[in-house]
Amino acid sequence: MTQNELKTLVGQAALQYVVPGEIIGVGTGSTVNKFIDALATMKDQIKGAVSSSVASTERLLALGIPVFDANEVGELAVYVDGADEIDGRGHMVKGGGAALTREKIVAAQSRQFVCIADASKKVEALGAFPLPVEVIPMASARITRQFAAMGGTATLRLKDGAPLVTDNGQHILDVRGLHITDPLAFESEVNQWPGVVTVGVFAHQKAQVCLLGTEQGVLTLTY
Ligand SMILES: O=C[C@H](O)[C@H](O)[C@H](O)COP(=O)(O)O
Repeated sequence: MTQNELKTLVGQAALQYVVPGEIIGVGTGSTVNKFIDALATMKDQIKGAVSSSVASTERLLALGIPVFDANEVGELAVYVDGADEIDGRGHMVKGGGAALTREKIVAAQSRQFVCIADASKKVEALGAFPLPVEVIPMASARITRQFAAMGGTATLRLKDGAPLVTDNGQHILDVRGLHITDPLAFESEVNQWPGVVTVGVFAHQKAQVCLLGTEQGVLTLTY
C-alpha cells in the first residue's frame, strides 16, 4: 500500500471514535484531510467541528460540516489529528504543517486524543523529525541560541523565500539534532522560554489512542 492509501485507511478508521450528536475536534495535515473527507459521510450525525487551522476550516466548510469557535463550546469528547512522530507512550512531535499551536489548544479542550498516522511516524524516541517551535518573531534569534546551548540547530521556516507566517501571525523554527529523552520535562522547559508560543512536543497533550496504518491493516495502540 502507498503512504497515501495508509492515510486514507486510518482516516476512515477514526470514524469509529466519532460520537453522534457531538462536536468533533479536528486537527490538520494530509492524514487529517482523509479523516475530514470520511467525516463528511456522517455529517448529518454530528453537530460540527472545532478546527485547528484555517486550512482544515476551509476543508470542513467546503464539505458542509459546520465549524464552531473553540470559545463557543465546552469540552470535546474526541480530537482527531495526525503526527510527525509518535513514540511508544503516545508522546508526539507535531507542527510539520505549522498548525501546532491551535492543535495543542483543541487537544487540551478534548477528553481523548486519537492520533492517526501511517507506520513511518512510529519511533522509539522523539527527535529525528526537525522539531517545530512557533515563536514570536522578535525572540527567534535568542531562542535559536538557547537551542544551540542544548545541542540543537534551529532554522527559520521559509515559504516562497520569506519567513512562513502561521495562522497566528508568528514564525516557526525547525530544530534539528535534539535528543528528547524526557518529553514531558523538555516540553515544560521550552514552553517557558520567553517568546516561545508553542513547542511541537505533545507530551502533556499526548495521544490516548493511535490508529497506525500498516501493510497488515490498522493497528490500534492505546496509552
Ligand atoms: O502542523 C501540522 C500537524 O501537526 C500535522 O498533524 C502533522 O504535521 C502531520 O501531518 P501529515 O498528516 O500531513 O503528515
